[in-house]
Amino acid sequence: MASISGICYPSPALRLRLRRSLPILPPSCTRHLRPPRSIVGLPRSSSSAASSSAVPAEKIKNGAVEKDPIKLWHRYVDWLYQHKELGLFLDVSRIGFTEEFFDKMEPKLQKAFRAMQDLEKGAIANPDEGRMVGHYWLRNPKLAPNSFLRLQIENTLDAICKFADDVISAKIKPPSSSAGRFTQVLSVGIGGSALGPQFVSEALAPDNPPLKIRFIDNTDPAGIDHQIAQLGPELASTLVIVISKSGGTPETRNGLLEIQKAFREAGLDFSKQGVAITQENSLLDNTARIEGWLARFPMFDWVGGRTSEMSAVGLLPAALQAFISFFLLQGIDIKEILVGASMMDEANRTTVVKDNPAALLALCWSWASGGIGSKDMVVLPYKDSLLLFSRYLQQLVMESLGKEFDLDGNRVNQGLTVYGNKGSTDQHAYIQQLREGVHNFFVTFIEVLHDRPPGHDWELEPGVTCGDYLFGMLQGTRSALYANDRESITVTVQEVTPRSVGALIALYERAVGIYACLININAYHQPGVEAGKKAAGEVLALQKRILAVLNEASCKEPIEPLSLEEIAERCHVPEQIEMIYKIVAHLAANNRALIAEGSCGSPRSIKVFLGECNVDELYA
Ligand SMILES: O=P(O)(O)OC[C@H]1O[C@](O)(CO)[C@@H](O)[C@@H]1O
Repeated sequence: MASISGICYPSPALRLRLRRSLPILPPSCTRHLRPPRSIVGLPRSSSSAASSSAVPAEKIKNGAVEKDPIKLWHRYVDWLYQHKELGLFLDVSRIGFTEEFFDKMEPKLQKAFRAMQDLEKGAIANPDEGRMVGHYWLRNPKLAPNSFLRLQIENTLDAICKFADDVISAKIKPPSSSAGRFTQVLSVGIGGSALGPQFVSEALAPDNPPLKIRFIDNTDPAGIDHQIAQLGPELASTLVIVISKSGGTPETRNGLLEIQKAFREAGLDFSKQGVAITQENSLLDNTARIEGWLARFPMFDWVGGRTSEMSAVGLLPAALQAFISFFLLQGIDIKEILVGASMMDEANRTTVVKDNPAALLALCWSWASGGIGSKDMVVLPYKDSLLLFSRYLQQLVMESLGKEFDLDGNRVNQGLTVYGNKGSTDQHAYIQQLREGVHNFFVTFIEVLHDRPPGHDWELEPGVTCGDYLFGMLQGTRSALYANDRESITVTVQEVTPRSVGALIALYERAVGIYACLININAYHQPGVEAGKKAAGEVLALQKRILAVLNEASCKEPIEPLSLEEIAERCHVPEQIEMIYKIVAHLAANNRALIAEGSCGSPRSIKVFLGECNVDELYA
């Protein structure tokens, strides 16, 4: 038996014998218990377990958590939430909220349920923007407040399915590719117009899909070049989907312009391979219509970017990652995503808090972060394919909850910080700090019970598979953190399937909605992002003025190199000298301005001019 670092590797023959003699009980066998409806949400007298497991308030002083293993076990069983049909469990036992806390939150949660009911009925739940919030209708169009909206949703879904089928079956094909069909999808979009499609693709795309998807989600020219270079000659068989709700996001526009340039240089007609997903009559929509792009799909006013995974934004890219093999749909089944989300939404409509998984999450977040975001949410999926879930949740949670003012106009500076990658990988990165360092977080473990497709498993040491290690790492980390008073939630699904992914998205969308009600903020606008966008626009406007000033000085005979002070003075913005320095340094680094004297390390010494004088611009 070989041994490396204390791990034993038995011979294959011995492994086989051991495998036969040591049947492993699937972890799921321990999970068929339906928790008694007890403690809260029902009359106290209905539960005998309640009294034994309720955590006494005096045990929870100053954040100290219950440690008695038997009491913890009862707490686990009493609070375990199970969605039978979805095979989803939620364990909140390692969040130490007390009965008193629950009692205090119950009326607030009931108020939140009423607000969510109103929202689903079409109330203007986003008052700052005067908009309805309708992402729940996308997976259950019958809920839409009128038949016009219902038809819009249903017709769009039909159009998505038809277009995806036609592309996959090569009924729709690229005009000048020898492949005779599309082989690649390039999705251009940012924020909510990228994160959902990226997460779903990473989670669910088949290993070798007939249409491979890649993303441009930034205005980084090197990143864009990298994608185009990787496409190489396959640009001719690339379906480009440009996604932007507003149709005017600069990063997305730049991605589009860059890719259109690549098409021109390759002698290809972009319009025959371009698809737009955007609001009707947006800049992007009008461009696509006027240029006669291959297809256009609508994005609805009442769906926010970060909750748009189940609109055309998420569904079209996902649908293109499916294919038929032996008469069976392989890859991503978008209808299953919708079913999973719809089932989860239904579960989240109950007003019995203990039976409402989204409410339980919101309750835990309130307890763990004091309802003011005092602790961060570390999301740790123990499954590689869910790697991007934490990134997806980062936008969903932080763009929704990170607000300066509440709905009554009080300054509250709310939020809930989300980060994480995956377990057990992060064990070897930052878990050290989580276990022993600054105590400013709670963890959400995402557990997937099925390790591998049946028939593929094997024991890499007696009685233990690779997946058992992953399971052990999760359980070990959960226990080790809890032993040091670090609280955690565990969400468990059987498998990563379109249905469970839909359910996970819906679970967190609703938890965010409920939590936003608890802290009285508008979860559906993002005024803070606008400030950054506006400031970026001002920087670019200043750059244009600097270039004009430099151009004028560089057209003189002899050329007149300018100091930063001189540029600032001629631009009439002396207070902007630092920004002018940064712009000049960036232009110089990209050979668009030349430094005549000094160096960027000593800003006061710099004198700048342009390599070429543009006389036309002088007289423009
Ligand atoms: O889909 P759009 O309009 O291009 O916006 C992209 C993203 O930009 C934001 O407006 C701000 O980051 C997000 O809410 C949105 O998902």
